[in-house]
Amino acid sequence: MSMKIGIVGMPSAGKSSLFNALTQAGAEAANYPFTTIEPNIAVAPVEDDRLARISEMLGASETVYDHIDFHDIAGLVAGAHKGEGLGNAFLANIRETDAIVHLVRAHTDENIVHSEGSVDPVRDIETIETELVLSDLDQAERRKDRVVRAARGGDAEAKAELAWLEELIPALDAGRPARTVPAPEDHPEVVRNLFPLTAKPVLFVVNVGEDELAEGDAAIPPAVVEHAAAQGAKVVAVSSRLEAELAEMDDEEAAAMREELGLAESGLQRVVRGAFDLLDLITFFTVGSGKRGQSWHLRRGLSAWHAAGEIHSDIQHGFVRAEVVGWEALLEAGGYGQAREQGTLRVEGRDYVVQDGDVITVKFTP
Ligand SMILES: Nc1ncnc2c1ncn2[C@@H]1O[C@H](COP(=O)(O)OP(=O)(O)OP(=O)(O)O)[C@@H](O)[C@H]1O
Ligand SMILES: [Mg+2]
Repeated sequence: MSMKIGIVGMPSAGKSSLFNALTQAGAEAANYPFTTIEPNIAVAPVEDDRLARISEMLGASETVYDHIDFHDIAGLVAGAHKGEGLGNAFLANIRETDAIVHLVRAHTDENIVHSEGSVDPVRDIETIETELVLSDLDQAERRKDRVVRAARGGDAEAKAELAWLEELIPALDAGRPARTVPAPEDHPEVVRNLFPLTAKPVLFVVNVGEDELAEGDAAIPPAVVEHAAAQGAKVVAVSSRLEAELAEMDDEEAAAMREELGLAESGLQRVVRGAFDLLDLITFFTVGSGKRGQSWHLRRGLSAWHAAGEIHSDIQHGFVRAEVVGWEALLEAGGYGQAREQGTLRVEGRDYVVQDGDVITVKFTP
């Protein structure tokens, strides 16, 4: 299952600039195994230093990172949920994403006109949050109209969904996000009929001026930090414009530019990493000498058998056993053979619960 993230924000917040940088990062990642890319979906690699190191050590033929699909939508204005500025159609595009990146402008470049006439990040965040809540309310009311009949007919699932909607609608109406209303215990799957936007985890990305970036987290306005903290959400600072510019440069040029600005790491990767962390997934690796080194994600708590299914359905069907070693132990041992001798490489069955950083070789019968 691919990971999907929707980018939301006010008009001209810097969404498309960030999106273009993400697209470029995906296009540049060597031998990307994904060919069909829609214009509003950026396939961005989740770079992983652990994989880079074991790939190099084993002499892998190439390194292919796991990826996240970022969905760009046009800016939302107040009234978007009612279709203002085509808002509802835009929001429909991200209903089925797993999480949201909420991009907010903090830079004060006077050449960029703000639709509200001034730069006020928390006001903007609240405008977008209101639109998301109202869009969910609109969808929940429509859904309720459809479920009512089935519930009257006695359908148990419809009844559970209706009860949930009857709790959800007043909460949304009061401005509370859907995540504050738990899914029905007996039928948690009914939430998927609605895909509430305000039930998704959020990463706030603050678009700051290039000269503020070197300050790191201090570049983030305290009011935004407070707003995010109240929801248990994280915040990262980037300059969308700078990321878009860096993405156009070759690696050396980009590194020189970053150094000049006093930036240790790629802002783009901080966004990608922050988005990945929202999903509460673990990463495992497959790699061999002369073969492709690759990173994969898996829901926490799932087994080696599930991991095999991520790699290929044939490998899952023919699953015999998994040979597993932690990435660090493999690196220290210097190879699979040595890891086996040292006992850090274990043979596990299909029910083994995969751990973050596991390097897995699935043995299967074709
Ligand atoms: N950190 C920044 N500092 C200065 N200018 C920026 C910054 N980030 C983006 N911009 C500029 O702001 C303008 C709008 O950016 P962009 O098109 O990415 O916004 P958007 O959110 O996609 O807008 P829309 O909602 O219209 O799609 C562009 O000219 C871009 O170069
Ligand atoms: Mg745009």
